Amino acid sequence: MSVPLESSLPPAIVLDEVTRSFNHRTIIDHVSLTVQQGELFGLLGPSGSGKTTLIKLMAGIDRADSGSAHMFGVHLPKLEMLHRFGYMAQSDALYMELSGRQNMAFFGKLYGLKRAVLKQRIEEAARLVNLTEHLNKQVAAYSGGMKRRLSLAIALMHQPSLLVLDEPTVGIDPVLRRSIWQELRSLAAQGTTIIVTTHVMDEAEKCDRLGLIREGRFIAVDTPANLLAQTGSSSIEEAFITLGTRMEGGAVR
Ligand SMILES: Nc1ncnc2c1ncn2[C@@H]1O[C@H](COP(=O)(O)OP(=O)(O)OP(=O)(O)O)[C@@H](O)[C@H]1O
Repeated sequence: MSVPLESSLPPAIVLDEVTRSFNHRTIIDHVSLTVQQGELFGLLGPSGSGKTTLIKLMAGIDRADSGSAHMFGVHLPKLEMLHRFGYMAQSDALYMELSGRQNMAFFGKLYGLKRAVLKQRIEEAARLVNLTEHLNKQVAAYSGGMKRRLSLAIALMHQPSLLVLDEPTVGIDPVLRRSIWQELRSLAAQGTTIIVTTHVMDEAEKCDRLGLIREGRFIAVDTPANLLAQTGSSSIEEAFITLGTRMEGGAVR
């Protein structure tokens, strides 16, 4: 995607030939990608293909072995950028002995939210994920889906410019899932950049662009509509399989 000429905004994320290995195994293999501000970008790929590893590199939570990563024009990793994004990990990082509200207050203070704003943001974010009536319960008593919703509320509450969400809707029922996606779309419309990993095909179709990842490389990066058109597919799942088969000769960089 090219930057519009009139835009002076740096892209939210630029990865340039990023590579990451663990135990001599290449997990992310020379990946380049630009995500513009306000984009809702989805990462789709089989289990173990490198989605989590890649979004950690985008957020600067992990460091590439080679290549470079920039967030809003700043070379990563950089501690100051922690305030610019909200990260929701695949496993919930919550304090079980505290209530939902206390967890939110803890992380809100960490993000530097002042008391009056903090209270308001806790209410707003809790409402968004439908947790208002459970906020005073201890998190240990939450279901898996409630913990996911609390993690999402925490990632959202400081209204970051960039949201990085690793499978945010796992364990969340379809009705709430739909309303969370409506909210993500509306945040993107207001300028928030959102990067999300998913296994759910109807969620993938709601993204502005999708990166289809296999074995640490993109096999395609395009809008859902273009991916369908390019492959003559009726679903993203089918497009993924077709592109995967075509890829055998070489990956898209
Ligand atoms: N810190 C680490 N040390 C060693 N291996 C790792 C580490 N992090 C990831 N890996 C390996 O990298 C590969 C990709 O993992 P990653 O979590 O990025 O995949 P994923 O696409 O997010 O999978 P899933 O959809 O199952 O969450 C896996 O084989 C995993 O075991």
